[in-house]
Amino acid sequence: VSVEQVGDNIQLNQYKLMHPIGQGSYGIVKLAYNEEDDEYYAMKILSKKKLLQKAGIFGRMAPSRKPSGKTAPENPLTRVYREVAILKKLDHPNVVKLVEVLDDPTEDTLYLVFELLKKGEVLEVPTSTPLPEDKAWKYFRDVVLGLEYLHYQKIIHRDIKPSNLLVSDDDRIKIADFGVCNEFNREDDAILTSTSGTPAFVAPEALANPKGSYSGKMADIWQLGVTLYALVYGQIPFNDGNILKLYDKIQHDELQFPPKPEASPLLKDMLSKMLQKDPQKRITLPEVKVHDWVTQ
Ligand SMILES: COc1ccc(C(=O)/C=C\Nc2cc(OC)c(C(=O)O)cc2Cl)cc1
Repeated sequence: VSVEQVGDNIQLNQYKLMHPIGQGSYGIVKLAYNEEDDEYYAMKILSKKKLLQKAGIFGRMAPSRKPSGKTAPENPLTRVYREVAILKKLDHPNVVKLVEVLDDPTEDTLYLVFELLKKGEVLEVPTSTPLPEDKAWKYFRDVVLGLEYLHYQKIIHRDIKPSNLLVSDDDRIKIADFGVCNEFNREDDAILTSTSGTPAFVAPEALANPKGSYSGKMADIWQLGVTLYALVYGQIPFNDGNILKLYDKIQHDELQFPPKPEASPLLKDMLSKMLQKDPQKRITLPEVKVHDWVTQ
């Protein structure tokens, strides 16, 4: 990877890095112009050092079992490289496409080149101007198809939220940021034990008994419910500045619908079934696909 300063822009191989377009706990995403194909891309910039530090705190790895029964935590970078390899294989209209990885083993920075979704995040939350129901319906159907594909590929997203839903210029939604916080497994579902992702979106079962384990797929459905609620009401269903009160509300507060904007009875039914606190009673993705609000 050749890195050079050209004027006030960094040039990475054929990419000219422009202004930042996304920021998060993961790092930063910059607009990148590709001189070879005269196209723009979204360049996600990751620091390997930061990934290593982060893994130390809460990125619990699936421990690689040793014959001695001792579990050695996997090197977080191996995990990132494995996931990048899998992300390169993913190909679905509702999942953001990883185009290229620029990685200089001697450098601390890892560059992930993604297709650019020109309209960016679907909605900034909180907002006083949420999506009209028909718009939320159109986008929700895209997210359901994208998530169905990820689950089929044995990927649990674990961080579904409006800021990870990007809108293309032909007004389709693509799911992003499944690259560094999900679990792979060989069974039919991921049995998770740690929480990761965004606190206000974490499923109640992930908070109940930290030592317990829970279904990754059903936790994704919960987050899908919080996300759809946020798209139509402009706010999340459970919120508190204090993280412990937030977790208590997620686990124990009854779901409430604001009087305004008025949501249809079918939509409220859809939301109630996804935001069912007991994962055993929660609606599954195949059932969401045939729910009357989705199919109307
Ligand atoms: C207003 O115009 C805008 C156009 C595009 C953007 C944008 O793309 C933002 C984030 N992008 C991404 C983030 C990711 O993770 C956090 C991943 C991933 O790791 O999967 C991939 C992408 Cl692309 C923002 C504003």
